[in-house]
Amino acid sequence: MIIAIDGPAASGKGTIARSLAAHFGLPHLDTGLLYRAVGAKALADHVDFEDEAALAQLAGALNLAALDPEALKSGAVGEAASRVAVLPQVRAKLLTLQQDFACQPSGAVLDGRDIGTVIAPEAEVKIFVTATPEARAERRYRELAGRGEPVTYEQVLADILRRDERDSGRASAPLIRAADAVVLDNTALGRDASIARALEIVAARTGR
Ligand SMILES: Nc1ncnc2c1ncn2[C@@H]1O[C@H](COP(=O)(O)OP(=O)(O)OP(=O)(O)O)[C@@H](O)[C@H]1O
Ligand SMILES: Nc1ccn([C@@H]2O[C@H](COP(=O)(O)O)[C@@H](O)[C@H]2O)c(=O)n1
Repeated sequence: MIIAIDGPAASGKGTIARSLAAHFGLPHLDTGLLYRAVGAKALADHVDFEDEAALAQLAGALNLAALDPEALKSGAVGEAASRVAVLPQVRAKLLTLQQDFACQPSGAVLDGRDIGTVIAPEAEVKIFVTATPEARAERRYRELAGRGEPVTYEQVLADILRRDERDSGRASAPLIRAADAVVLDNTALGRDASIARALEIVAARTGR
């Protein structure tokens, strides 16, 4: 079984994806980490964000096993990720890796922006997770502030709105709900209720 989970920044995709993966005993890939790793490397190496070929080279050299999620969670890296994610050559370099992960015999859970539309259009279950920008900003603000980042709620909301516009407006694999995805709006749902709703969606689609 392939479960594809897409949605905008800080909607709770990863929280749901990790929980479904544990529940069904499936491997999980947070595909945002791939773009974050490219963005972080570009920042560290002072690569010009207009230099698509150089950024694609970084994407091609990515080692999935060496990713350190904790080191990639900052707001600055998230912003860099969304800038490199606009570039078709970068996306092309990361395509096979994600498709191979989705197609392993065990099945898999992937979360990102284009899983149900581009990476695994054949997925049995597609969930589009969303919440208002204000609810998402509040969640991300708490997360970043909890990690000691000196941010304000207003800055995080502005970042979320900019990311939404860039991710949805780009020409290459934009953030968009797949026609056969079920929308899960968790604005008014806590973590547990959001996960419970996702489990209901899987059950309705697959009987599992
Ligand atoms: N339903 C919920 N209610 C409140 N907080 C939530 C809910 N779901 C997740 N969170 C919290 O919101 C933050 C963002 O969640 P998560 O990382 O799962 O989102 P995401 O969509 O994967 O984010 P991104 O892909 O942009 O990094 C986390 O701190 C998480 O604990
Ligand atoms: N399938 C994906 C996943 C992510 N992106 C881009 O990466 C940025 C960071 O992702 P997070 O999920 O960690 O917030 C995101 O803003 C997207 O621009 C993508 O394009 N496709």
